[in-house]
Amino acid sequence: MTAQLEYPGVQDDNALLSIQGLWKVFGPKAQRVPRRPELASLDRAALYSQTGCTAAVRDLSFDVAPGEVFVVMGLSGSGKSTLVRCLTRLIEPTAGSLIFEGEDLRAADEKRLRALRRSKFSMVFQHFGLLPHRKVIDNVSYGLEIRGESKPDRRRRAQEVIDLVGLAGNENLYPEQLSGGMQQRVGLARALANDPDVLLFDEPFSALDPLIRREMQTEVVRLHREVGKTMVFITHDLSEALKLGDRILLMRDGAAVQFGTGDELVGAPADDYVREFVRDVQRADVLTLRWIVREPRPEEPLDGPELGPDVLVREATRLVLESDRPVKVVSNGTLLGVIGDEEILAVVAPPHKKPV
Ligand SMILES: Nc1ncnc2c1ncn2[C@@H]1O[C@H](COP(=O)(O)OP(=O)(O)OP(=O)(O)O)[C@@H](O)[C@H]1O
Repeated sequence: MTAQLEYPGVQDDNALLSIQGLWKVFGPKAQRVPRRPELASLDRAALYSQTGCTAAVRDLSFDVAPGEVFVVMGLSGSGKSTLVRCLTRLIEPTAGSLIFEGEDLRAADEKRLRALRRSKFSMVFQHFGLLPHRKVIDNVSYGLEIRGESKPDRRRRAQEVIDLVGLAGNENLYPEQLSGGMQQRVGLARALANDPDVLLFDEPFSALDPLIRREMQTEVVRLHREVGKTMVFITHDLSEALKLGDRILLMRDGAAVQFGTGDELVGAPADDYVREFVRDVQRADVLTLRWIVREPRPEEPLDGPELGPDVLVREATRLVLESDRPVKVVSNGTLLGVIGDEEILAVVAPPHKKPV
């Protein structure tokens, strides 16, 4: 059995954020590029040489569901930052539609956009963007101050989110007295203080040491579990995308290469580009039994142990290898198939190519 090969970017009517045919083209007479198919279809180099334009975002359509962590991943220059800035019109899209909570964002005037950015969206940046002359608590409550909330309310809310992100005790320090990881916790607390509907992260952990980075990823997973906010998370790091993303959009040269869950990207890469991207992933940590289950052979006993299809291969390895009977994969009482040593070993210990 194979899982769904193509995962549609567009999901359902209950989307929080719905993007259709979004383009951002930089350069002279940018509007003509999405309008004219003979220009829209040119690759990056040809488009630039014929028009002097770069399509940083190319005809993207996808929905973000409420409560989802939607990860946008791609190499440097693939258009991630431009895309996330287009979502709140910090960068003006060249074409396409943006619907947020049923409202047409492209029709919103400046005043409405400012109000939305203040109350509905919060951004967390790579370089923290903290105010150096303000203490932690005042950095965290800054957005609430702009919103005109009273001092006691600001303090209460700021303290709440400071506790939530593990910064208690540091309220009166200045940003320069904190490590990079702690500063980014302040960035997180500031973003959460506003109680936004969507948190937008633009490579927030790229400047951090690997260990601290992993710690912060775990922190985001925990915060998401606790506060359940919708998140759009930009990263160039595949392991970060796999750790955080409910769904992942992989971009290349401004366009979508593949939408999918982590296991779909790893288990059914859409093309050689994606395959190369995911090549070094520990597949057993990402693929579930759903990806390796097979039909039982006629002579095989069907009284082995049972597991569900969403169990990770890594988690099932020991049981399968120790069992003298094939493990049954069962979903809601229905037998989907079986798994034996062969299927497990193909993922856990794939045969290495001989050196030439
Ligand atoms: N203001 C601009 N004018 C012209 N071209 C731009 C502008 N901003 C971005 N670009 C181009 O658009 C493309 C996408 O850039 P973008 O910064 O969105 O990519 P990215 O994936 O976020 O990369 P990085 O991780 O390096 O920031 C790049 O080719 C970039 O050079």
